[in-house]
Amino acid sequence: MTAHSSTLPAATMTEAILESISEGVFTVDNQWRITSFNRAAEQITGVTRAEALQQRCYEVFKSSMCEGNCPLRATLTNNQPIINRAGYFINAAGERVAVSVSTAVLKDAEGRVIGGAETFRDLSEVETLRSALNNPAQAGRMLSHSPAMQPVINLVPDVAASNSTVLIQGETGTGKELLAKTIHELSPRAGAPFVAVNCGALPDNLLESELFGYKKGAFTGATQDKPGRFALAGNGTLFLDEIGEVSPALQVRLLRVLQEQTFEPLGSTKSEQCHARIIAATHRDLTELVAAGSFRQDLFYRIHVVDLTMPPLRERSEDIDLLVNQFIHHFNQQQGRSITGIHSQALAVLRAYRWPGNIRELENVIERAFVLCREGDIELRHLPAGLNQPLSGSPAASSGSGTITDSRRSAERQRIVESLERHQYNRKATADELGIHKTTLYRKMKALAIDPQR
Ligand SMILES: Nc1ncnc2c1ncn2[C@@H]1O[C@H](COP(=O)(O)OP(=O)(O)OP(=O)(O)O)[C@@H](O)[C@H]1O
Repeated sequence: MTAHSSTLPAATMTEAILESISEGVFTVDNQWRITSFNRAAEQITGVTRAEALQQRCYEVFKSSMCEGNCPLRATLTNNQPIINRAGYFINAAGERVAVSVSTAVLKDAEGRVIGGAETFRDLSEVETLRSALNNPAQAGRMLSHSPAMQPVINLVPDVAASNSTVLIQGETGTGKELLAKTIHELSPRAGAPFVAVNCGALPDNLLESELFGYKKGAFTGATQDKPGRFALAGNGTLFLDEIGEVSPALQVRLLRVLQEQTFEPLGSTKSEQCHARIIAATHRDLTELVAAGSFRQDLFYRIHVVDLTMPPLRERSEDIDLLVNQFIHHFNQQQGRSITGIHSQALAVLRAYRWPGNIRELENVIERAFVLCREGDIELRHLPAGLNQPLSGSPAASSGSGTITDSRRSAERQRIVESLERHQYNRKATADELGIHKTTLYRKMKALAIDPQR
């Protein structure tokens, strides 16, 4: 230690130390308001000090630990520090960041508790490596490395073994129908048919005859008996997609089938037994439809016996590599091609995009790339140009959701690109200038789809 440093005031020295370390550090007062927030905390969270100060810590961190398992609360209650508790929070770009957290009590000169301090280490790199090394979790044809998919995958075997009606919720293209098929294929009904009906695609009267069938003469043009999907499903599974679109009149008929296990084809006076298992799906929030009076509460309870939610692709970005490889394999087989894989730059763009159309959109992007890429790896130039501007030009960015997040991402991306350019893309010099670790810079470049090889 030099003679100079020993003359610095203690507060300045503490501040200099806090600013220089790679762990995020923040302190809160007794009302959970943030009173200090160091430079590493800014870098790991993507939230600036000015934005964080005076906010409640749970508003800034949105952590897995904020609800019920808050280490700071435990420390302040028990007066005991916590060392290295694993968890995650959502950063300003909306990404999950795995962290290891330690906490301590803050006391004033008289020993009164005036708040708490928390330090946190970014574990994302470690987590990415770990999930890449681990085998994916699997349910039938569905594979996943993502923690967001674990609850679904864990439940599939029990759900498949039972006879209960299932409701699958999730955005469009997230794999609800594939999940329904998987449940069917793993169930004792696997030898019987899986029959799917899109309830949103047909007008009421057509949907009714499609579901229940009709007898000859039931209406003009009914020249012979036609079995409905309930009958065709037999002892198998009937998948009612877009159940939220069913009219109130048809909801009453569906409720009867579910309650009494019988139905009548149009023009028939005789009831038929329904043996099929029902799996319903919707991209709408059924509880909202119930509250608005457009979906019957009694029907909701009947179909909601088991409830599974498919996460959007942007919340399972750990699965992008896996899905891309599955699709490359699939299109190679289907088209008799031999595309070898995907270039890391192209993969980085896919990882950074927000995927409003979810897995279906990803599948389409790979199918399109197969048209443009004749051999070798899929490269950046084989992807749609729109994917490369996930920060301002994507439908997700312009849809009104997360625009603050997107502008933060955009600002951060610009800051990093400018610094990289100043240092001829030397990552060590760039990381030094930005005051972040080289691995953090690398992670950010990947997440923000910044080309590393320029
Ligand atoms: N885990 C997966 N692995 C491979 N392909 C998948 C996976 N999940 C979904 N897909 C593919 O993505 C596409 C969309 O899936 P699916 O039709 O099951 O979604 P969905 O949620 O039912 O969509 P919608 O709400 O529009 O009906 C399908 O082509 C499906 O094969």
